Amino acid sequence: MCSRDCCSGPGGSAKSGNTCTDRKNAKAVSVEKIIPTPQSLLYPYEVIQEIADFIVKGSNMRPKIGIICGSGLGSLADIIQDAKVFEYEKIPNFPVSTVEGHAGKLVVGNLEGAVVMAMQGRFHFYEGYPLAKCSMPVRVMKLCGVEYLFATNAAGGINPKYSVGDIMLMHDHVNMLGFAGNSPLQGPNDPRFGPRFPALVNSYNKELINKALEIGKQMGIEANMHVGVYSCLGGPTYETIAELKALRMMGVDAVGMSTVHEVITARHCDMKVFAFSLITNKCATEYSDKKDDEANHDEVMAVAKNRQKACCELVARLIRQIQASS
Ligand SMILES: O=P(O)(O)O[C@H]1O[C@H](CO)[C@@H](O)[C@H]1O
Ligand SMILES: Nc1nc2[nH]cnc2c(=O)[nH]1
Repeated sequence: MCSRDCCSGPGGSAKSGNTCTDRKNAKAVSVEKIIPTPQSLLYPYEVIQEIADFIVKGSNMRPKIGIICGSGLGSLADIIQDAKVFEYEKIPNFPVSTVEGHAGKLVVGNLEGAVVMAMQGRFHFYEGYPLAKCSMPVRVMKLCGVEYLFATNAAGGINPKYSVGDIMLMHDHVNMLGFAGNSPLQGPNDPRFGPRFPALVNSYNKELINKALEIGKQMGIEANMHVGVYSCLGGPTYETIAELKALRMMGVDAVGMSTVHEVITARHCDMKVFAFSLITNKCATEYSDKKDDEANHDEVMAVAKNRQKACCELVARLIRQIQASS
């Protein structure tokens, strides 16, 4: 490949495989073509509205609670009754799920007296989707009428007190992709969704965390329940030991590759957020740790499958309480 300036950069010919001669003969590339679209413009308000209308009309229901099922936690949507199921492929302008353990279905129906919409399959940055596309369904939820976002994920436990199968209620996050300058809100702000500079302190609803802790006691799983800090990395690689040590020093208890941008998008449009991580693996944080401490997705899914009953019960009971108090 040519190393001269004419062939490098976003407008150069490296991507198309053209040679320098091709470049000389090529038509001038217009400025619009080489400026990337800011993330926030990928899904304008009107497009989100169209998707929301499609779901509300197609289901004849107006959901109040949105659920995002983490890896292997798709069964959270299986407990929904009178369900109307939309395959992602059939929803206009919707991305498709490409990860094992994410079925690619949107389920609308009743759960514990509330109308809910659940994503059986979320979108991750490492699949190649920009963050605004990963979290676009949260805005669809908002325009469908959703007031509460329940986001769940499978995560690696960094806090040495955590065991595989524990549930960590998220009370804060460290946004590593944000540290690197990436945000689902990057680009012009549409005030119909929310403010230019949203505050994120108290993003995770304290009342819901306390209710969930109480439910944990009633279920007899309080010893396996924690309140902690989650961090999202870009993936798809799992972390190195040095990265895990650094995250631990920053106060991170569990690590994954999702959720944070969904929570940012939900808080931007003023939704109440409840989120938890199922600890599917213990992260090796010392070089002396055994080789079989390495994370792998099969293990992540197997643990999620084992613990799905407890996760479903937690979600169902919390929704019952929300309904009872509204
Ligand atoms: O966050 P969820 O979607 O639960 O999935 C987690 O599990 C996968 C890795 O095993 C990654 O996608 C990570 O983010
Ligand atoms: N980044 C990351 N994501 C996960 N998802 C499930 N386990 C893990 C993990 O250990 N690290």
